[in-house]
Amino acid sequence: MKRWDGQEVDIAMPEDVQRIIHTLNNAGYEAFAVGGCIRDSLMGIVPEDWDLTTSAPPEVVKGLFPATIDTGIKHGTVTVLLHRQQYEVTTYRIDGEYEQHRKPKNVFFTEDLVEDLRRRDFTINAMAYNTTMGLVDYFHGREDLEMGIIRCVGNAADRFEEDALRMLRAVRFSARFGFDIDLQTEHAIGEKAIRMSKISAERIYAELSKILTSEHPHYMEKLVDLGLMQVILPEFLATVGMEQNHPRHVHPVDKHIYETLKNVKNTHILRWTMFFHDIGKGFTKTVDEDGVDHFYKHVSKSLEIAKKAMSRLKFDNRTREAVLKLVQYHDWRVEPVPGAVRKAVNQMGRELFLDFLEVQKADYLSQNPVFREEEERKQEAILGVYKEIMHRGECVSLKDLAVNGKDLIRIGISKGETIGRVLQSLLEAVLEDPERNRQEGLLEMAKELVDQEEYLEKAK
Ligand SMILES: Nc1ccn([C@@H]2O[C@H](COP(=O)(O)OP(=O)(O)OP(=O)(O)O)[C@@H](O)[C@H]2O)c(=O)n1
Repeated sequence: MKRWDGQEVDIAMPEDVQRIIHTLNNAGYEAFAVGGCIRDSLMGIVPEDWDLTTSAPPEVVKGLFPATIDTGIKHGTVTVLLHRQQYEVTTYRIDGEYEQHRKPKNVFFTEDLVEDLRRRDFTINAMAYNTTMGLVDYFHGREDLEMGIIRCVGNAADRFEEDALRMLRAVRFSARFGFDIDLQTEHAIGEKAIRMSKISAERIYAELSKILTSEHPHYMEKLVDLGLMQVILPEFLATVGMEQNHPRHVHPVDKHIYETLKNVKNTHILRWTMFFHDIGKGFTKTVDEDGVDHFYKHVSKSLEIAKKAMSRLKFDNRTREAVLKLVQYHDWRVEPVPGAVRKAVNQMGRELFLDFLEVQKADYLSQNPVFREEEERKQEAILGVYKEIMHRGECVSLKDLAVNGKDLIRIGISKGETIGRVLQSLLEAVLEDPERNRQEGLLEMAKELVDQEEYLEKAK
């Protein structure tokens, strides 16, 4: 007996989705909401989008709705537009042979819903629902949802052979919901991990970002355990088990990174920063004549390694620039005094300063968990100072300085390079003492600086 007879569930389908299903039913075809929207609904999460699956061929779908887009006609997908929303309607299909472990070369349409569900990646993603038939759960997805298990539909190795990205998707869903991965599925990942090398950088970056910004970002560890990290980000392996040998550092580097991921707020930039911040931390060990170990810290190569990894994974520029800056300055401890805070805001830029504080806190707390209250008080104090600086509109960048390049040219400083240097010195003086941010005084100071430079130049 098919499991889908009469499984009653409480799924709140939007009216437009019901309307699409009714329209297809009235034309004599089956139609269901399917995949992620059903999984999310059963977990009590409001789905971001609703996908539909139908026995109607794509041309019929196009003929039944006034506004459609040919999203992937070859694969049977038509997007239906209703009330400014888009709904992907895909004809029941069986996937043909796969190309490069990611896309079926061709697909065959079928009239059997179960065949369509069979081609999907995980049991929790292979459920369909409509109000007349109830839940169609041929592969026991609901049980797996209840038990918290990511399990492939059918033979896991075949599913990963079809689309290798599914191995990262397994970790992504596990990180999103805090689920375990079924043993056979894990085993198949171990076997097929090398296939990830065929997957495009963009797809890998998107999945990794989803893992990092999930509820369980430290599940990145599973990528190491399953042999996926070795293929997609081998640089990270150097951190695994790397002892920090300092009383303040309570974890090896990889564990420290996972801790900081848990400690930091959930944004794309912050999570990537923590992932990279110590990726190049290394230590050399020497043993003295008494047999005592000594550890010397290397100059950290995190920045260099992060740069390379990001260009390989094709990070967008905005994320790349922000993350690199935060990685570069993550060890800089700022004191809650105005001069220090103004300097830090200047260095990080207004847009990154709050992120910079978050990074500092997460990093420090992972190394010194017992000082939580003290650190939180310190961060509060820095934030207080920062707010006052902003409230008073004090100068924190060249843009806010009471003089600019043109003013310096007017008083006879003409060399571009000198102008840049003088402006920077004036800014440093103003960051120390905002009272000095007045045009007259700064121009005086500029003249003095140039005179001094010329004097030193002559004396050479
Ligand atoms: N490599 C993939 C990608 C998708 N699917 C199937 O297509 C559905 C829709 O895929 P997608 O929109 O990528 O994911 P969702 O499951 O909807 O999850 P989310 O939108 O949260 O990423 C999935 O549920 C799954 O049934 C699959 O079998 N194999």
